[in-house]
Amino acid sequence: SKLTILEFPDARLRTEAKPVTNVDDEIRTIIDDMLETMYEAPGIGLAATQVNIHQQIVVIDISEDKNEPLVFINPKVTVLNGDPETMQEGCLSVPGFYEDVTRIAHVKIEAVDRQGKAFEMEATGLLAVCIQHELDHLNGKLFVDYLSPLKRNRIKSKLEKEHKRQAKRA
Ligand SMILES: O=C(O)C[C@@H](Cc1ccccc1)C(=O)SCC(=O)c1ccccc1
Ligand SMILES: [Zn+2]
Repeated sequence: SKLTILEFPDARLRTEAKPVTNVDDEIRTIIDDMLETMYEAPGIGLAATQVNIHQQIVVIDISEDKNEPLVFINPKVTVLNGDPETMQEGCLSVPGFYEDVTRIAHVKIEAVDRQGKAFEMEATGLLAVCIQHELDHLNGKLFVDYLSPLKRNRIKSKLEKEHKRQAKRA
């Protein structure tokens, strides 16, 4: 089922996610719900933190046809090549705002898959950027944290106003 995505500046987005201890059917249901929510948004990634589930689970699909889902449980990233890469990022928890963020260009990710099997992969380009963006979510960090306080506060005020408007109409 479709899950509700928390929006900045909701304090619950700042929660540190805990490792998954047992990859069971409950975790696989969460993964399926996260994928459904991500495709519907639409987005190319989603971290469990964003749907108020504070476990280390990330889903990503950067494919054109939306048919290549990647699942990372208890992910760890290591730097393969420290070259910085700047890319315009968006965030389903900061709807309507797109800003340049600089991240590491080439990373290795070690994780557990939906069957509970450990695996690792290398990533560059959009996948590397998305993985770092999602892992930030698991650590309670948002891409707006990389912006100037002025820009971050402008985004915060605009979203708070929007949330108040929506609360009134509800
Ligand atoms: O908030 C999230 O984690 C999802 C976010 C992932 C992301 C996008 C771009 C750079 C880094 C991380 C999004 O998917 S925002 C929406 C978006 O970028 C997009 C939506 C539809 C098609 C393609 C991109
Ligand atoms: Zn995001």
